Amino acid sequence: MSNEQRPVWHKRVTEAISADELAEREALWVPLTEEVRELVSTAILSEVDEHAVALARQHIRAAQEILGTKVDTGSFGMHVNDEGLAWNWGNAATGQKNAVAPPLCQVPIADGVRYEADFGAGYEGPPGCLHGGWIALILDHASGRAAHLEGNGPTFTGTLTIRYLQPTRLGPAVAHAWVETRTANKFVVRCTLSTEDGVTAESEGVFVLARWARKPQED
Ligand SMILES: CCCCCCCCCCCC(=O)SCCNC(=O)CCNC(=O)[C@H](O)C(C)(C)COP(=O)(O)OP(=O)(O)OC[C@H]1O[C@@H](n2cnc3c(N)ncnc32)[C@H](O)[C@@H]1OP(=O)(O)O
Repeated sequence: MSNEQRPVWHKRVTEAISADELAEREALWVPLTEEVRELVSTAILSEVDEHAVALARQHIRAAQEILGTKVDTGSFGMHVNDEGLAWNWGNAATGQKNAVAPPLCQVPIADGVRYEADFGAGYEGPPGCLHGGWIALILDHASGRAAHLEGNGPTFTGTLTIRYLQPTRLGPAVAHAWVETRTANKFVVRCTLSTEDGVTAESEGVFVLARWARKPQED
């Protein structure tokens, strides 16, 4: 695939970095992401007084200033090196540098894709339960990933139909997605989200291998 074929919005950054250096960089940033995520949760649940809130805000502004002395613009995009590694650490579902992303952890399985996560206070919708929008994101991402692995290229959600079966309580949850059928560039993917209460939501989605990523004979 050449740069000319990629749409203008597809930000791609090529970096001269080895796999070892990338692992070191990941080890540097992931703890920061986890701490920012924890900060969000603590801010929701904190009951400290106004002086403590003012002091915390000072520290947060100081941290922002330090991090802001050197920043990229726009979005993180897709970074690649010449060994074929690709990393999209800004991704809203799994990005290593994205504290907004739920802490989804991909677990290798033979049949499709499995993600595990422990959802805390920052993901609440109905009191004590996971917000339906986050449920949609998890089902979407896990399904997209399953299609991506099978299609060996970027697959986009065309249609996603979700059935919310019962409230998804905050706490540990597991998503399992698998490709049910594939026809040319189109994948029908099913996904379930489960907690200790059983399956709480399920989806069926049509995912399409992007036109600009298809080999000529696949179009
Ligand atoms: C390290 C990295 C890891 C990365 C791992 C990342 C996983 C991330 C997963 C997240 C997924 C997202 O959120 S993606 C973001 C949300 N989605 C989007 O923004 C998509 C916006 N829509 C589009 O870009 C487009 O409409 C597409 C790509 C969906 C389809 O356009 P197209 O490529 O021109 O499709 P086309 O050739 O005409 O059709 C191919 C086949 O798909 C069918 N089809 C076309 N559109 C749809 C549709 N909306 N719903 C159902 N089916 C459709 C057609 O009928 C046809 O079926 P037939 O005739 O062959 O039977």
